[in-house]
Amino acid sequence: MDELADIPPGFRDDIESILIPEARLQARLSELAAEVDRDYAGRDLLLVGVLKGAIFVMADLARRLTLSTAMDFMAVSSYGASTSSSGVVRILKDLDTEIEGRDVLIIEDIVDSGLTLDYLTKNLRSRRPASVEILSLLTKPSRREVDLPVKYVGFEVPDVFVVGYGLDFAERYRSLRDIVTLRPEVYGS
Ligand SMILES: O=P(O)(O)OC[C@H]1O[C@H](OP(=O)(O)OP(=O)(O)O)[C@H](O)[C@@H]1O
Ligand SMILES: Nc1nc2[nH]cnc2c(=O)[nH]1
Repeated sequence: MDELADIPPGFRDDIESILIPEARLQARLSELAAEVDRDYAGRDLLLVGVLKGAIFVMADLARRLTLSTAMDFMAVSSYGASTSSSGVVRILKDLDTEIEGRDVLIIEDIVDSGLTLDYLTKNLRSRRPASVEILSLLTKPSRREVDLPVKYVGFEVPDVFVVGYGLDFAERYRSLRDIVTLRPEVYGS
């Protein structure tokens, strides 16, 4: 059977292989939602999605929770290409809500070097929340540059560039339902 048969035709020629199919992603999100439900029972939980990659994780996870949660979003950006070494992050969109005394769960698509989330957790902790934890669909442990505790992890992935389910290459491929790798030609030029 053609592994890529279910990939939308407009994308198929660019895809090398499916690393994590939709069914596995969704099954894992159900497990994570059950854990979050259990851990935060009786508490005032604010989900903070990190734009743009986290949009689908946020949407699918939040709708599986049985807890009543609040949702907010942040957008962050690097200062140019130096970010992966400097860890300097710029806030493009801040929270709309105060978080003092509240339980905050940051929702991410991927933790790579860890520098973005290291900055973000420190920034949010300075606002005196009751707690700040991280849920990330993917993590690349081999790429980590800082020690960053990620409380909830969907999948550990090897050091390959992946797209789909929110993850992009040049703002494309976010809408794919699976996590996939791209053919080398796509990166060319
Ligand atoms: O662990 P790090 O090395 O800091 O990398 C992880 C960050 O990189 C990605 O965001 P990106 O800057 O690609 O923005 P996007 O979510 O808008 O695609 C991802 O969503 C994380 O926020
Ligand atoms: N799209 C995408 N963004 C990333 N940011 C860090 N690692 C990755 C990756 O594998 N894919």
